[in-house]
Amino acid sequence: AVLKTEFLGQKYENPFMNASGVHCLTVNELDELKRSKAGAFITKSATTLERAGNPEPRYYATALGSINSMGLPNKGFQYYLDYVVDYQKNDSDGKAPFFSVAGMSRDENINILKIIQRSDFQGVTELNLSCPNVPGKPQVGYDFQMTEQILTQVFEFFRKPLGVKLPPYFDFAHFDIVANILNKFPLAYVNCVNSVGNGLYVDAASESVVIKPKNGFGGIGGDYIKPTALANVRAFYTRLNPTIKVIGTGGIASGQDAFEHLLCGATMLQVGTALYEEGISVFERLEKELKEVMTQKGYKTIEEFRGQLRTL
Ligand SMILES: O=C(O)c1[nH]c(=O)[nH]c(=O)c1Cl
Repeated sequence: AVLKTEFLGQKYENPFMNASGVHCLTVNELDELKRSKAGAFITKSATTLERAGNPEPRYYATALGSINSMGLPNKGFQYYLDYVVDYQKNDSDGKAPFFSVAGMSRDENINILKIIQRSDFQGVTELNLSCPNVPGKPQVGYDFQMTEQILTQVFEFFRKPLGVKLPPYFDFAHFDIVANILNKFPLAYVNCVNSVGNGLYVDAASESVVIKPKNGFGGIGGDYIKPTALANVRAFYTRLNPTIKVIGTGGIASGQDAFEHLLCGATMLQVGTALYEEGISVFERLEKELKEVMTQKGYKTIEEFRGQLRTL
């Protein structure tokens, strides 16, 4: 079995990459991803200026996943723009990291995207519409009008490949409304899903929350959210124009999890909690396990089964 994957005209060895925010804050972490078995990689969502993020502890892992309220810590978008443009100059393998943008306002998003449009960066940009952890900032992805307004403004000037990172939706009416909006735009992809926002993990022994920001509320990732992630991948895969691809994120910790996301229609697969907990070697394990699953089922390539989820 081979995992080779074509995405936005680029050929990758495999569909695996990090989820933005995990193992991608610094040049060192990005270089480790570049040297790893990951097929592709993406930068931490960037704001105009460097941000320290929320007070710690702001991440906690359990047997079933994780809770985080990082608060958009990042080195500022110029740091990441320098990295991706430098990557393009030196490693002309066409596999520059995807560039994640998470402005704190519509104007900030527009300003950053204008600079990216004017820059030498020729790779893929991911507009994060779903950060759940900045106090006082609602997730754009849950404001349907705002989402449509931002995309309308962006596509007046942005001509490079653009994807959007979406929050999870939980209602068929919302799948329909959001898909109808997204189908109006020449999007390269949607990335489903970001963490399930504002969950609460309670430690019964200490009778306490486990992260400091927002009285313990934070985005939930890992095994907890796989059914939600698969539902969003499938819902948008079946609703969007086939020109808009789907990246699957959420609960991928094994080859089987990866297979399930591909079966629902995903093309690239992003790994968050499992990468945070296991480190960079997770990509080697996931590739081995996905190949095993495919071999057991008699599949040679991913194209043979992508999106072919059966119903009863
Ligand atoms: O707190 C964060 O930095 C964060 N955490 C998440 O789980 N998703 C996001 O998009 C962001 Cl931006």
